[in-house]
Amino acid sequence: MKRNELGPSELILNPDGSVYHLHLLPEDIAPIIITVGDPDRVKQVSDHFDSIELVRQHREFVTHTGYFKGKRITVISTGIGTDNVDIVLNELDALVNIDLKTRLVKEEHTSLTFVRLGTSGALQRDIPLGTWLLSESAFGYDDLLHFYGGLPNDQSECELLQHYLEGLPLPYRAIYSERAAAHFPENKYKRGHTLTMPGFYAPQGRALRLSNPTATRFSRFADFIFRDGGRLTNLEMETAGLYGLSQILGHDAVSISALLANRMNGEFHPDPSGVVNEMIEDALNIIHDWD
Ligand SMILES: O=P(O)(O)O[C@H]1O[C@H](CO)[C@@H](O)[C@H]1O
Ligand SMILES: O=c1cc[nH]c(=O)[nH]1
Repeated sequence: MKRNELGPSELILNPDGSVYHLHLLPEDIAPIIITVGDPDRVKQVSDHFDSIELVRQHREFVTHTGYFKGKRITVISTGIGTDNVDIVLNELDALVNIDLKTRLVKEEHTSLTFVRLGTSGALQRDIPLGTWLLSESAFGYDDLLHFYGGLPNDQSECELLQHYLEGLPLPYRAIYSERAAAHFPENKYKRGHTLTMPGFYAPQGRALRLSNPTATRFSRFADFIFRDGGRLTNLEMETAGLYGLSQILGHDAVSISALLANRMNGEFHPDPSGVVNEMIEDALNIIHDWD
């Protein structure tokens, strides 16, 4: 084994040379990649394509690559949670930045652009259901980036949050790509700051049969004001991992969520599929128009 060569338990490849979980080869993906949580949403996106050249599925990772009005785009499902985002981001990065034959990291870095089209719950009473929310930053309560470290942006707001919500772990904060976000107009894509949580129930303040010791403190998230006056706007389960890994791997990422629930008003959108579909169509046209 050559020096710097990634060994077989580090970079795991399938017998056809594809990456371990995604079952993809370098030629299977486009430089612009839409990520969605729900595997069924991949088809909801690619139904808008003129043609599809690749369909692949392994576990919850469904990938379609095709052309939207002549532009080559990949759409992939991550499944739920940042543990899955860890797999998707590392394996997609390996496809472009590691020579899978020599098992060496390439000298020239290739940057991918990720656009997450997800769903989320609003954390402020005045944010209407159906809003398309673009996250400028995300606070990760999921721990993933603590295993990597190296986030270049200021983490001091995280210490304030931990102090403010005693008993909860220290989150990390990851940020969007301004370059990618600039294509999405602010009058349609409301800007906000997202909480990425390691669960849907207690971690998002919900209690069904299990009591949730943090539920009473949960609305304190909504009252938290950043030093620059910003507020936390919404809750979901992937954005901080996507942003954090994109930042440290050198990719551009922007995460957009259709707000289906309002956790403060106790409402849920009557037509979740309709609002997601409108967001998909609009975002595809925006992605098509950028260089
Ligand atoms: O609709 P997706 O993209 O899956 O996103 C949201 O929905 C799931 C929970 O229902 C979580 O994955 C959350 O982040
Ligand atoms: O409340 C919600 C709605 C969608 N996705 C989430 O993670 N939370």
